[in-house]
Amino acid sequence: MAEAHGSTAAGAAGVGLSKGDTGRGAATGSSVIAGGGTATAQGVLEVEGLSASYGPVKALDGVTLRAEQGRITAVLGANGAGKTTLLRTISGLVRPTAGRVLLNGEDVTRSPVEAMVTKGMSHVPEGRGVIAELTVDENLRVGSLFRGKVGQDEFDRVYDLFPRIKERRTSTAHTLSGGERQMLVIGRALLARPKLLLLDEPSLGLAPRIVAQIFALLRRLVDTEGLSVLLVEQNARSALSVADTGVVLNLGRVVVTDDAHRLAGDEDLRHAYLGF
Ligand SMILES: Nc1ncnc2c1ncn2[C@@H]1O[C@H](COP(=O)(O)OP(=O)(O)OP(=O)(O)O)[C@@H](O)[C@H]1O
Repeated sequence: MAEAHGSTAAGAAGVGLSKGDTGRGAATGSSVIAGGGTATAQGVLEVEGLSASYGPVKALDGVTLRAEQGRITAVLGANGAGKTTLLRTISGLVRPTAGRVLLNGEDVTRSPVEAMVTKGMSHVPEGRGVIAELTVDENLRVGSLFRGKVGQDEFDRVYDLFPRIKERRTSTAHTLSGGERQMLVIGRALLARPKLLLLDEPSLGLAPRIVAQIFALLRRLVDTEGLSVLLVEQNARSALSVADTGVVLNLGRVVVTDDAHRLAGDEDLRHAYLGF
C-alpha cells in the first residue's frame, strides 16, 4: 500500500520559445508502444516496473520510462491517470509496491526525500506551495535550507533566470500572481542546481502567455545546462510543444512512449487520451 511521506519543496522559469526553434537535441526517436524503456543512452532517471497503490486503488501499475540528460520528457494523461502519483513515487513521497527507480544508474528506490535532493533530484509539486507571509527572498532562502550549502551566486542566478521574481523579491508571497508563484517555486527547486527536475502541472490555471514563458525557460535550461526534466501535464498540447519525448499514462499504465512531435501529430491517440 502506498505510503505518503509529506511534501517536498521546490521551484524556476523563463523566456519564450516556440516548437520550431526549441533547439531540442536530436529526439530520441525511439518509439515504444505500451511499456516505455528504450535502448538508447542511460537515462538520468530510469523507472522500471513501478507500481503504487492507495489501499485498494492501484494508481501505478508497472510503469517503465526514462528521462535522459538534456531532454524534456512529458508525462501526459487524463485526470486520475497516475501522473502525480508517479512523480511522488519517484521522489520518495509515496512508497512503491513494486519496481525500481534509478538516478544516474544508482538504485534510489525507497530512499528518503532528503537523500533524493542531495543526489540531484528536485520535485516541484502541484500547487505552488509558498509561505504566503514571507517575502519572495525569504521563501527562496527557506527553500535553500533543504538543499545543502547554497551560495549567494545561486540566488543571483535564480534572480537572473526570473527577472520578474527579482523585481518582486521584497514583496510578500501572497501578493504574487499565479505565474510569479510558479516561477518562485521553480526557482527554489533550481537553487541547488539539480540534475533532474520533476514538475507537476506547472501550467495549471495560468494564462497561455505565462505558460509559454515558463516552458521556454525550461527549454533553455535543458539546452544550455543539460538539465533533465520530467514534466507532468494535463495540458498535452503545450507540453508536447516543448518536450522531446512524451509518455502517455492511462489508469496507471504506460500506453505509449514516443517522440513528442509524433505524439502531437497522432490524431487517434490525441482523441483517445490527450483531449485535443
Ligand atoms: N491520497 C490518495 N488516496 C487515495 N487515492 C488516491 C490518492 N491520490 C490519488 N489517488 C487515486 O490514484 C489514482 C491516480 O491519481 P493521481 O492523482 O496520481 O492521477 P493524476 O493523473 O495526477 O490525476 P490529476 O491530474 O487529477 O491529479 C486515481 O484513481 C486517484 O483517485
